[in-house]
Amino acid sequence: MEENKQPLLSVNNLNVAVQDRTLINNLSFQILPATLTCVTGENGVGKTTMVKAILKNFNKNNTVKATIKRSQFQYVPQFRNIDNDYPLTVKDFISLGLQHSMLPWLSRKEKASVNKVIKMTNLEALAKTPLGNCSGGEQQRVFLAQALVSDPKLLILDESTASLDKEAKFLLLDVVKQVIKKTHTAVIFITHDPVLVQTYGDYDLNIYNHQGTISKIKGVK
Ligand SMILES: Nc1ncnc2c1ncn2[C@@H]1O[C@H](COP(=O)(O)OP(=O)(O)OP(=O)(O)O)[C@@H](O)[C@H]1O
Repeated sequence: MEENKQPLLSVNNLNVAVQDRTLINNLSFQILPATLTCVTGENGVGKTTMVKAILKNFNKNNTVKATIKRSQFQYVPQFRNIDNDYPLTVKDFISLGLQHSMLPWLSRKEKASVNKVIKMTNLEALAKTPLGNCSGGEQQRVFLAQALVSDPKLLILDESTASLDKEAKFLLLDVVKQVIKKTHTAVIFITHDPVLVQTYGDYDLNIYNHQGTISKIKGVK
């Protein structure tokens, strides 16, 4: 890891278990700003449960130490049930991600944040479209945009590309890389797709046999 950057997140000897079953033993790793860390491993090894354990232990003890506040940490879940009749427009749905809104309407600053994120995620043409009318790939970009509107410093994407075709996967990850470049947000991306890991990842945190090993992706400086 580059020594001149302070980690945003340090995980130290984290043990992950469900009920009486150990999933991961003594996991330690760090996340630097402006990096994309892929979390890989077979179905059921505990990737999602690990992320939940990080959220649960966030700055509560030495196991998960962060230099950011919990509110600067966003999680985009694997599944959301959006049916075809879902009435909110893309823009309204993204606005739900604003954290400090006290009024029933948006302030000028909040409107500017929403518009900035819509631009960053290439959703301008869809802003007034009901979310239920968007394709799966477009909806994933909207979920990403909703998480970004609160200006997170650390973002977790839980298999956001799982149901997308090749083109939509690359489109989404291109947007994620642009966001990282512009905002220096760190991204943890849970994925089963080795091509995406090699194309976009900076680090691979591989979970295997209850152990986690983090390595730099080849070719990344
Ligand atoms: N609340 C729970 N109670 C009991 N078992 C659970 C619970 N949550 C998860 N598990 C089990 O823990 C294991 C790890 O689940 P998890 O979803 O973390 O795996 P994963 O690596 O993210 O899998 P996938 O790649 O398939 O999404 C699975 O066997 C799952 O059934």
